[in-house]
Amino acid sequence: MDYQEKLPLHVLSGFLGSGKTTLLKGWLAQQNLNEVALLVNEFGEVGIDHHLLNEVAPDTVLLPSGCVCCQIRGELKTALLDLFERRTRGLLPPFKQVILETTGLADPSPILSTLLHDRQLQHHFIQGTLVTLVDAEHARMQADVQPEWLAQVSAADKLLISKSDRINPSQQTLLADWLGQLNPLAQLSDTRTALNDPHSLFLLPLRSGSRQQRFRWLGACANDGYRLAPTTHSVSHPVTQTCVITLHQSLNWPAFAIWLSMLLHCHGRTVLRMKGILRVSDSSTPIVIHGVQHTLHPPVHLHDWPGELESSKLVFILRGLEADRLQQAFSRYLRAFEEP
Ligand SMILES: Nc1nc2c(ncn2[C@@H]2O[C@H](COP(=O)(O)OP(=O)(O)OP(=O)(O)O)[C@@H](O)[C@H]2O)c(=O)[nH]1
Repeated sequence: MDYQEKLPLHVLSGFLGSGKTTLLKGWLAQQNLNEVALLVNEFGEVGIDHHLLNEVAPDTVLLPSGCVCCQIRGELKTALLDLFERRTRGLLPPFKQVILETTGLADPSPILSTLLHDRQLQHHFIQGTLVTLVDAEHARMQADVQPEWLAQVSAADKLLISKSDRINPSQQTLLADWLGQLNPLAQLSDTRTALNDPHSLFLLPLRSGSRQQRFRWLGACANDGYRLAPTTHSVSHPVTQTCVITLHQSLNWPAFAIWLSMLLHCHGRTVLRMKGILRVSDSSTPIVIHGVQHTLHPPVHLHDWPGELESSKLVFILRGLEADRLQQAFSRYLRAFEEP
């Protein structure tokens, strides 16, 4: 196959809750993600992002549960080859690029390593651009305590600041300066700008980026004459637990929202991320909720949801808080505030 025909595989990275799905959904809704195939990788057993993206793009491929940078790299290869084959057989439109949304805990370097060391994949795909989203509100705290955050930021070809509406202009300037020091090679922009033009964001660094930049992506040492070395996995999500709660009865939304706000208020440092799709008593369609550390984002009503949601599902990604303790706290809440 001619080099030009190989498909660029781009990676959209960013810590938990930084806004990756929101950005993808924005692009899909504006229909400006033409000729792009999308792979979504979520951490935790319940694919909530998938529901959100499916609203605007029913063909989105959800990778199996688990993080693409560690346990499911085999599935990434299978999914990529499957995409390519379906494209060749005319079962999918002839997309020209692939964007992989990684989990918020993924270290992106091993993903590229998988790609570049696999003969079958090499035949069809080339390395694209690594874009990392940075949550303006939580960046400082995440940098201090989450090792994956730094891995994602320092590996990026492009850094996109999200949620800049949640900090003031002088904080925005300080954040941009600081990110420039952390990764001087990355181009810096923000999600508001990127929303209107995804294609220029993913322009190929193979042609425009420096050699040094590309090899940094791999985690390879810039001083060893650019010799390719397989990367070791630098981050393995230490002591992270996922807690999934499934509930068949409808929830009393106002009471549950207060309980959840209090939980995040008290345990925001240990609840890295919370997502939920809820069946609530006073609405016929489900509500999607998002929490990122101490912040509970405004709920979203899925107005186009077909039929009734069978059960509510809540996914918590915890670091430093036992899943059992959270389950117990939720059971106490149910006993106190919900009808049996
Ligand atoms: N205020 C504000 N909220 C945002 C922005 N971008 C995303 N959010 C909110 O942040 C929450 C998390 O966004 P997601 O898009 O789900 O984040 P994600 O990176 O896909 O999360 P993970 O899949 O868990 O890693 C949602 O409630 C979004 O509505 C932004 O620019 N401003």
